[in-house]
Amino acid sequence: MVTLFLSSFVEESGATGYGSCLEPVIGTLYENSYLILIPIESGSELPLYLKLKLKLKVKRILASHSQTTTTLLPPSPTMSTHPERNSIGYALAPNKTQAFIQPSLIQQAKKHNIELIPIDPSKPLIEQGPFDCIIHKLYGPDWESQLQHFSSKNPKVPIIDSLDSIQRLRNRVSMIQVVCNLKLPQRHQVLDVPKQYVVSDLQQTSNGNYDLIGDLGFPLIAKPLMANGSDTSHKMYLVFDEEGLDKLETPIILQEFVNHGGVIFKAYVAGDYVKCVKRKSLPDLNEDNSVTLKGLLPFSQISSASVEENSDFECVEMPAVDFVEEVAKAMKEETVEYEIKCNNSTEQLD
Ligand SMILES: Nc1ncnc2c1ncn2[C@@H]1O[C@H](COP(=O)(O)OP(=O)(O)OP(=O)(O)O)[C@@H](O)[C@H]1O
Ligand SMILES: O=P(O)(O)O[C@H]1[C@H](O)[C@@H](O)[C@H](OP(=O)(O)O)[C@@H](OP(=O)(O)O)[C@H]1O
Repeated sequence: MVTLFLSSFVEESGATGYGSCLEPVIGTLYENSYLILIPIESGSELPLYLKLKLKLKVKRILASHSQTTTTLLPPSPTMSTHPERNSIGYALAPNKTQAFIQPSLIQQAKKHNIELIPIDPSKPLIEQGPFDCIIHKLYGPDWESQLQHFSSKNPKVPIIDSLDSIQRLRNRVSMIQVVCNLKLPQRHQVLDVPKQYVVSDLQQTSNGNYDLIGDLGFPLIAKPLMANGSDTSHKMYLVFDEEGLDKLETPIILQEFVNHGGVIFKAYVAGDYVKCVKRKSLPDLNEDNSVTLKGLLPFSQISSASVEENSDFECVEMPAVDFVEEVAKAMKEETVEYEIKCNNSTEQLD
């Protein structure tokens, strides 16, 4: 914390009004730091040692841009009481707009000087705004080229999420690769991914060289290759036998079924903030409970299903917080590394 004796500072700096002379000081201070300003009655004499101490302090602040505290003085008319206003453009499907852009969110954003502006994807993005940031969850070549064009003209405006990150996560093969690439410190918890194959021709799941179904075993899970927000991207099947397999459409991902206690944990990461939640999942399958199941069993967004009261669900322990945080951190690092790689390769192409 730094204390400034105001009248003396004004005298020393030769400025006529403290507002104008303090603005450059405040402007050089970091966010989340404070400046305590204590007004000294004009005409009062400060002991020399205090004047010297004060001069040194002001110099130190200006030099180091260091920590400061709350302004106890009324602000000058030229000093803005509000931080800069930010405009966030959002581009979402109508159902997601309805779900997310609620009055409470708009109010909360306003409190933080953020204005949420709807983007009309049918009009040129470049002509909308200006935006300090864009959040979006739309897909398709037209939208992507709009974003690319906008980015090339506004390289400093963050787009959440970047096309590179989305590209990698909307395909279930590259998505799983992110987890395989994670560099995690050695610990007793295990992080692994299920075995999976992309199948483009169901007649070739077993060709002389490799018996893919034999490797995965029944039951298995069939998932759409793309996870691109479309209605079909969450449409999955439990496959119990060859007959079920024959009914699938390709291309498709076939994945081994891993018993996991009927519960999954989802971790949401925003910057350094990580929130892990417990969700309902498919029940364990074993010879006792799956013996009567045949063919295909479709399911979709099971993790959004409600949980029956008094089920064992409540008793399932959450994973260790430090483990979840480590995974989140490793994912962030992997994502950043990947984006740097993508940017470098684009630069080389340019
Ligand atoms: N290999 C597996 N073994 C057992 N169960 C699985 C496996 N893969 C997925 N599941 C179950 O299927 C659900 C959906 O799978 P996944 O998370 O891959 O799809 P999603 O559509 O991305 O998920 P969400 O429904 O949460 O959006 C999981 O929540 C889990 O219950
Ligand atoms: O609400 P949680 O448990 O986080 O599940 C999410 C799914 O995992 C995402 O796949 C959904 O995104 P898409 O609708 O783009 O697939 C996502 O849709 P959202 O963008 O409407 O939240 C959610 O359904």
